[in-house]
Amino acid sequence: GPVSTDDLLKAQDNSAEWLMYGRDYRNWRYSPLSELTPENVAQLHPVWAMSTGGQLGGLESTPLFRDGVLYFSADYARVFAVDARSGNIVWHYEPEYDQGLTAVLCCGPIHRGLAMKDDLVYVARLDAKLVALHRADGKVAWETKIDDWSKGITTNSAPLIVNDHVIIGISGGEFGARGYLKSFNAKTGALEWTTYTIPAPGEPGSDTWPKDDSWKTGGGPTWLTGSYDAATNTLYWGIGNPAPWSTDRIPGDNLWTDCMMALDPDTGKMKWAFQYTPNDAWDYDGMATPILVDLTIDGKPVKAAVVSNRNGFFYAIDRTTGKFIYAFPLVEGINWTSGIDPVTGRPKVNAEMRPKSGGATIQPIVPGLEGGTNWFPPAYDPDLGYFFTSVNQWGMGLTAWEKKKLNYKPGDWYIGVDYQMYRMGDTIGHIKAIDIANKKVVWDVPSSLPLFAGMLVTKGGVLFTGDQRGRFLAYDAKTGKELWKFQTGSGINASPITYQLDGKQYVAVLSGLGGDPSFYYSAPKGGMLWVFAIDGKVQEGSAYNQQVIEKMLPEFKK
Ligand SMILES: O=C(O)c1cc(C(=O)O)c2c(n1)C(=O)C(=O)c1cc(C(=O)O)[nH]c1-2
Ligand SMILES: [Ca+2]
Repeated sequence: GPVSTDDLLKAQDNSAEWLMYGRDYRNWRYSPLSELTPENVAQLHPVWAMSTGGQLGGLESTPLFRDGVLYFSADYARVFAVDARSGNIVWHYEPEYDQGLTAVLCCGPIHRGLAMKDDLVYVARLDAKLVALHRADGKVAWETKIDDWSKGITTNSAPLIVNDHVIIGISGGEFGARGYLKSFNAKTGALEWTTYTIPAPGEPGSDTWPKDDSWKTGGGPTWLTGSYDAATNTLYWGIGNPAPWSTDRIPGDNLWTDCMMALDPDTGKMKWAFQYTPNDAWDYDGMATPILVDLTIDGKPVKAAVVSNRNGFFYAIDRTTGKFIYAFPLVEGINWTSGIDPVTGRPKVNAEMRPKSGGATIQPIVPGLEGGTNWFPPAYDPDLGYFFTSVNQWGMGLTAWEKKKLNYKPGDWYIGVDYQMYRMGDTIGHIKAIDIANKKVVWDVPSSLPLFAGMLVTKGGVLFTGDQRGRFLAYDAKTGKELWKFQTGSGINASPITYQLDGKQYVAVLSGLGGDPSFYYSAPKGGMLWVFAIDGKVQEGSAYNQQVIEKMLPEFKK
C-alpha cells in the first residue's frame, strides 16, 4: 500500500521491507531479520538474477523493497521495478539526456538510489531533474528542474523524504558549483526551500571567504543522502569539498565546506555545522552520511552522529549541539595533519602537505583524494555497538597550477590541480569494525584492491558487502571471519539489502564496476541484480518476460 510518513518514521521496525536508502532515518543499514546466521549463511545460493542492460555505466544503488516489488536505479538513473516473486520487470523508466551531459559527470554515469512516499517513487536524474513516478506503472506523475546541468550541477543520490519534503543535494564540487540543498513538495514537485552551503557576503560564515566573488564558485556540494532525527526535527547532511582544490587561492576556513550540517527540514534553516577539514586542499569532501547512534562514551550517555571521513579519521559529534566528541585515525600514515585537537576537533594542518599554486608536486599525501572512506555507506549493529565500513589505504601526488592558468567557466572542471593516486603497498582495501563507545577498531580484513561497496548487517549476526573482484561476501559481524562468497561477474560498487518475502529472508545486491574505481583498473564492466536465499526456490523469471520481448520477430502469416 501507500508509504505513509509513519511508515518512514518506523522503517527500522519493518523487518520485511526496505523503504529508504539507509533503511531507516538513522542510516543504520541494520536489518532485524535473523533467518541467516553465521551457521547457515554458507548455504546461500542465487535464486534469480537480471541484467540491467544498457551501456554498463556502473551501479552504486541501494534497492528499495515494498509490497513484493524491488525498486532500484541502475546507471544513468534508469529505474526498474521488478516483481521479487518472479523476477519479472513490472516497469522500467529510461531517462533521455541531452548531448554533452557525460562531460559534466565527475565520476561517470553512476546512480545511488530512489525514495518512496505514498504511491510515488522519486528519482533525481543525472541532468538535475527530479521526477516522481507512479509506483504502480512507472508513469511520470510530475517532473521538475533542480538546476541547469550545463553549469556542472548534476544529481545522482537518493532523495531523503521527511513528511512531504523531498530533499535533494547536488554534485558539482569539481565544477565550481555553489552547493545547496533543495526541498520539493512530495505531492506537487513545487520548490519549498533552497539552502546554500556557501554563505553570501554578510551571512554566517562569509568572513571565512576572501572579499571577492569566490563564494559564488566555492563548492560545498551535498552529493550523498542525509539522516533525520524526528525527536528534534533535525536533518543531518554531509557537505563536500571547496572549489577549486588549490585553496591557497581562497584563504580562510571556507565554511561550510567539509562540514556536518544540521538543518530544520521544514524551512531549510541551518542549526549548526561542524567542520572537519578547513581550507581543504585535498578533495576530502565531508559528504559522508551521518549515522545517528545513542550510546555511552566515557561514562556519559550521548546522542551522537558518527562518520568515517574522507580525510582518514572516524568522528563522533554530539548531534544535539554540533560539539566534537572524539576522532581517531582509520588509516595509517596520515600526513596532511599532525593531529586533531581533542577539545575543538580542529586539525593541525602540516603546511608542507598543502600544494602551492605554481609550486612543486607534493607527494605522497595520505590519504589520497579518494579517502580514507568515500561515498559507500557503512552499517551499524546496535547489538554489538559496531560500525562497519570499508577504508582504503592509499596516497596521492598533487600539483597545483599557476594561478593564471585556472579560470572559472560554467561546465568546465574547476579544480586547478593535477593529481595522481598511488598504491602504498600490496593492500589497499580494509573492512573495519569499529567499536564506537570504546573508540577502537575491533577487527580488520584486508583486500588487495580498493573497496567501494556498502555494508549491510543483520540481527542474525552476518555482515554483507562486496569487493572489486566481483565477490559478494558474508562475514561474521562479531569476528570478521569470512563465511561465504559468490562471484557476481563484475566489481561490486553498490550496497546490499535484505528483505523477507513469503516468510523467507532474501539478500539482494547490484553488481557492475563504475564510479571512481573504474578509473584505476580495468576489471570487466557489468550490470546485474543478484538475489540470494537459503533453500530458496530458483525462480525462472527474468528480464526476458513478455514486456521486454515485445520487439520480437514478426510472426509468419500464410
Ligand atoms: O565534489 C563533488 O561534487 C563530487 C561528486 C561525486 C559524485 O557525484 O559522485 C564524487 C566526488 N565529488 C568525489 O570527490 C569522489 O571521490 C567521488 C567518487 C565517486 C564514485 O561514485 O565512485 N563519486 C565521487
Ligand atoms: Ca569532490
